[in-house]
Amino acid sequence: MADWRAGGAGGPVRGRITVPGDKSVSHRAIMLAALADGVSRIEGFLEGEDTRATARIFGRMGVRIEAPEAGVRIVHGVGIDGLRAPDGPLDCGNSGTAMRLLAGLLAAQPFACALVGDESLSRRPMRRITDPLASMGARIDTRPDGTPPLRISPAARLAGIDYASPVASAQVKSALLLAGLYGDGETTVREPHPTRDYTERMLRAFGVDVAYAPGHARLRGGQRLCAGDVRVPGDFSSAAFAIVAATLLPGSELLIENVGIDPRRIGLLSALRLMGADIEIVDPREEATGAIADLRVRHARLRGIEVPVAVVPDMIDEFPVLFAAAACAEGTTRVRGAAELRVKESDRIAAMASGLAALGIEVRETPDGVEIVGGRPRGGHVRSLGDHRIAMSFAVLAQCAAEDVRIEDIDNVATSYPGFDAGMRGIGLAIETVR
Ligand SMILES: O=C(O)C1=C[C@@H](OP(=O)(O)O)[C@@H](O)[C@H](O)C1
Ligand SMILES: C=C(OP(=O)(O)O)C(=O)O
Repeated sequence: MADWRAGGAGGPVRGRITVPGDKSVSHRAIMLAALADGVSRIEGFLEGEDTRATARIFGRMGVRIEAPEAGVRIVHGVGIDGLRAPDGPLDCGNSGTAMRLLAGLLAAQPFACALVGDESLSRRPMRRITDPLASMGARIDTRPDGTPPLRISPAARLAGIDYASPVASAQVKSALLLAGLYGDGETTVREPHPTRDYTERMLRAFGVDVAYAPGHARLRGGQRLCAGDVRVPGDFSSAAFAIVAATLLPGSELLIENVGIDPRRIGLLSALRLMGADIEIVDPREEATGAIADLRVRHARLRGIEVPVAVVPDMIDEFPVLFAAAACAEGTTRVRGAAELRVKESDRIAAMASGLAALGIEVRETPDGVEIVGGRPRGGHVRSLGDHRIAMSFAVLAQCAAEDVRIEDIDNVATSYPGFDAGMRGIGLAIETVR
């Protein structure tokens, strides 16, 4: 298990950087290409542990996937009914997206299988998908408290569903739409707040007729997918760390190239701008998976804000790094309506609050959020709890600390951002691996 020693007094951040491919799009690209008729080429694929786990799982179900070079996958689709029974449990590693989307897809197959995950994933709630899937006719067992492993038995036939989800979750919506592809009649998902619509958009790109509008998606079962090529944009959630680093460190000016700027992903930009950040969207352009752009970020002094509750789902993975920004802002930042953070790879409210407190930042946890009084972090020792986004957020915050910060257990950074430390060193941050 490796740690990082990071900061203090890193930066300024200067130059240009590209970030790895989008994790959400990479998972979906493998899944849809595997089910399609024909051969698909994926470019910009995220070479992270999470998305490689998804590719491995389809390999075990008879899908041939070639990797001619890093970031490229050639997927030989087997057609909607072409998956074969795997010879043992399918390991989703650390990935909630893999497990939840696959549960929908595999509930409709004529074979039994099991989905397992690592310690963190084995604590995450699955009833949000198993309950609605059960009302479509799926047969999925969890542990008594609704956590993995998921044991899936073949169902006679799935029925379409009209489901109003109580949680704003793209994973729930996507699991139901993938099951709905195999269902009788129509499947409709309604959300309390619109979430990322990559599944809808990519299904359409693979030839499926899907009707969708923010907060609402509908498709008819029995459609086939036809192969297509996917260009995966840079992951905004990975760009978020460089955005906050360049904002916090005096003298910084950074260009982050080819980042996906889907409106349902970039809530962090609105929050940081309210705090006084200087972030420019340069040369926005349309791709099949959505808009991409370059982002120019210059140093700015931040002030604390009340994060608007409406923006919470649009920045759900960016709260750890927003908390890092808030810790260096002038005044108090308040977050509420973000209880979902407690059921991610770690309890991200508790993980950040305890690390911030260890660095001398005044912080108060609430059930669904946090209050952070900005200041100057001191050096010290923090725990990532094996959560990639917690580790990377403290690596950024450490650059502003008076002395070094040791960040424990950084191995899981490779799930979403392989090469993070080298990339960040390249633009001026001080991070080294220690064992
Ligand atoms: O659909 C997706 O690709 C994701 C949806 C979000 O999860 P929820 O659907 O649980 O909000 C997000 O946190 C996760 O990193 C990726
Ligand atoms: C929550 C995350 O991913 P997942 O749900 O796929 O584990 C994340 O990457 O921050």
